Amino acid sequence: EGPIEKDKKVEDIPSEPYPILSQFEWVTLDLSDEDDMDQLYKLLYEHYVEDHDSTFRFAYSRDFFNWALKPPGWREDWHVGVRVKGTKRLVAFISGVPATLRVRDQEMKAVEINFLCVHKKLRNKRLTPVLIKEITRRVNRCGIWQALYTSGTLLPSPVSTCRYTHRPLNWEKLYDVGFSALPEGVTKSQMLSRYALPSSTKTKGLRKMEEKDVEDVLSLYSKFQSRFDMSQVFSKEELSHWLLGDANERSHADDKRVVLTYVVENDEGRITDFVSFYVLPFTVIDNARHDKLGVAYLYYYATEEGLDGGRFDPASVKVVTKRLESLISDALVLAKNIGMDVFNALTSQDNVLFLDDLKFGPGDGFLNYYLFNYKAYPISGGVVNKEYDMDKRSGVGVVML
Ligand SMILES: Cc1c(C(=O)c2nccn2C)oc2cccc(OCCCNCc3cccnc3)c12
Repeated sequence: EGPIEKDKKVEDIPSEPYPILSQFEWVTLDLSDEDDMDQLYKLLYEHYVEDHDSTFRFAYSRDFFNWALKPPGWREDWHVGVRVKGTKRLVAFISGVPATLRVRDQEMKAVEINFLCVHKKLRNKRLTPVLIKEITRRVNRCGIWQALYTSGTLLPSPVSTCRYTHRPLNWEKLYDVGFSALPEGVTKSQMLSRYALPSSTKTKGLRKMEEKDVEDVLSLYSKFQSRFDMSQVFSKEELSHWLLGDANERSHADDKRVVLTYVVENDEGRITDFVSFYVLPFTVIDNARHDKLGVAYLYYYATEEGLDGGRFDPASVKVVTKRLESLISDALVLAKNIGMDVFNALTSQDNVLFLDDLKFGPGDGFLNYYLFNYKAYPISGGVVNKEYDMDKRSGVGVVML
């Protein structure tokens, strides 16, 4: 395992932008500029990833972009746009944010690549390889040689593949928009009662995470994540950004936030667990009754149960499963209470321990993880044919937005 191209030097990397078709020009977006943010928002709102039968399209908000694209150490020149020379219209985008990755026992400075988008009318102009070459050049110029990215489509050699799973919160609406179906011989009221949830959480000591919890949560996160083959290493500042959001985000009411994190504080005032989820709605395309779908995505979580001196103790799988079921079940309640219609999770992390019991159903999508310029043996994505069992847990700890 290790870098494929070794010993590349910054001085060998061209200082000039990668050549691009003459009608286009490179543009570095300044997301603190309202017009640039509007152009990015509109491009992705109309042209970003849809599901295979074009029923839904991601509806990233400006707040989401500020959170996802401006973590500690972010660089403006990694917010790469392509615009038409004449009209100055933004027609393509790709982004990178800094991340420290651990792949098995190797830690590396890397970037996470996301939000690759090309205008629908320019899909056959081979712009994607050019976007990838240009962001690679800009990242290499900073002395960074590895990258992590995901894709719903299959490209050469994923390091891991996880499956989409969904837990209905508002089954009726999912049925109305055609996402959920009514199984043969089952009534709507039976489906509603199957997915009914309590109106309040049940885990003792559960409360919102605050800045003062960052050190305890980071310590718990790091111990919990050490069991995975691929994990993101966080500084205190990075953990605070990803779990509490940026300053602007913290001033928002719960139903206006992009990320929510809760901790469990025990009787001695210690943090023994935490759970987080991020909010990313879908535009419902061409539906008479609904134009938005509220979607929460399971993000990072950890429990100290089963952490025998920081290492995972396999004999404790039952108590860990019970603990996680209680924690994630509360996340479902919290997501429903801020208006989410469905709670999404992958088969990554230790999710397969609780997906079935919490009534997550397998989706028809898969998320492939790719490492750029790093050869790694395959990592389990937790995708199993039969019911989930312990030794089929995934080795993927990192969650990509
Ligand atoms: C996307 C997504 C969906 C849906 O498409 C969906 N849910 C309800 C209705 N729909 C159509 O379901 C998931 C379950 C787990 C993780 C997921 O995504 C994980 C993060 C995805 N990152 C962005 C991305 C999107 C598409 C392809 N690659 C990356 C998803």
